[in-house]
Amino acid sequence: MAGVDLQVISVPSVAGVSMAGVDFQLQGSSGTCWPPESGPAATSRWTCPRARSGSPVPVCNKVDQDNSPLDFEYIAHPDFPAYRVRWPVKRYQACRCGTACGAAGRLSAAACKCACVLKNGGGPAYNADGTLVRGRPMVYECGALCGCPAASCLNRVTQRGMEHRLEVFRSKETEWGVRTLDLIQPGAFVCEYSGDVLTVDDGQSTDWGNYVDPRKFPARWMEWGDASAALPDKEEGQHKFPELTTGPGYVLDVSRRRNLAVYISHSSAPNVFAQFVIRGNEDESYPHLMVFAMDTIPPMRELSVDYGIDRQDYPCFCPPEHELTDLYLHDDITGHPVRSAAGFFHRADIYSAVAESAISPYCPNSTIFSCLHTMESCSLCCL
Ligand SMILES: C[S@@+](CC[C@H](N)C(=O)[O-])C[C@H]1O[C@@H](n2cnc3c(N)ncnc32)[C@H](O)[C@@H]1O
Repeated sequence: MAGVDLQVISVPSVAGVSMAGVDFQLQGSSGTCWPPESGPAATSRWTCPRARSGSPVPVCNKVDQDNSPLDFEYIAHPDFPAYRVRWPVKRYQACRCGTACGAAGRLSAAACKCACVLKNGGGPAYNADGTLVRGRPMVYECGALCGCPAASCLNRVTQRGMEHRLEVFRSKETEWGVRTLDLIQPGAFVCEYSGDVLTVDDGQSTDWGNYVDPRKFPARWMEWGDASAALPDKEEGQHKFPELTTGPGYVLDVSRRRNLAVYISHSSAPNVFAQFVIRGNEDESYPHLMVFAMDTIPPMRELSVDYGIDRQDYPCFCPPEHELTDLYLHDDITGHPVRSAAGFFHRADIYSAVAESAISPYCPNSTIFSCLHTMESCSLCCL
């Protein structure tokens, strides 16, 4: 608990979900925990300080007295071992551009001949706005030893840190979960998994209790940005990514130090996916385990990732097929678009949709969970 600041925050009423009106009413002394108050207008939140400068991550419990996330030291980024920089071979794989490296649709990879961008194969990893163009076995960003200016390099998206405000919240179904307070666009970088790095051998198994094992995440990155089904004759569908020479050789021990990512729930129809990222000359057996959005995620929606587990592993709250159908029928009746046909709701979303039924900050004629359009773009409920 050392170093934890308690902040009692007035939570805006449901209409203020944009969070613009968050008002710090009182800051408690370090190490103190206050029980949550009931009611929508005033709720206690504990804040874990982030290791780097930046906003603290709020921890919100409106359900019970548990405050266990505060028992863990917050570590925003894993410390990979120093020997991950292999001299001299890996060093020459870093980029030697003198200028900003390319992003799709802007300064092309060919124009700057960036070694890191070229390693991605099939074009730059990111658009100029930082969106991941498509999932890959590995995304190669520029890194510390690269010659390009870090401030303007477009190939360092995850190094700029979390852009969206996320909240660890107490869920009635899965104990603790993570939800976003901001709209997250598909392909956006969300957060990094962090904990203490333990080097492991191939085949050494771990469970989810105390370890996050990067090897266990299924390759859901394949689903992101692959237009081959729609464009079977195009280059897109024929693209082959460079083979990885090695898989991840580590797990994250989260028994003592962790960050918010460990609280992301499992779903077989997730809205975020795990993507390995290497920076410059880093050792490929220690890729960063990054989380990107694979869907539009509205404010107050819970994040869910595919753990790569069987449903039998624990009582799972993913919706059975008939609930999926019911939900779509309901939305067909209201006429509001919900999500792409490929996705469906996590059951926890349904509960929080009820609990948090709020007016959408985007489409004022609708609720957050039924329409993501702006008044200008919505052709249904904002007519
Ligand atoms: C990595 S932890 C996630 C954080 C956890 N919810 C907590 O409160 O610490 C994984 C555990 O969360 C719970 N969990 C995650 N997703 C779930 C789901 N869809 N249904 C049921 N339990 C889930 C299970 O207990 C699982 O063992």
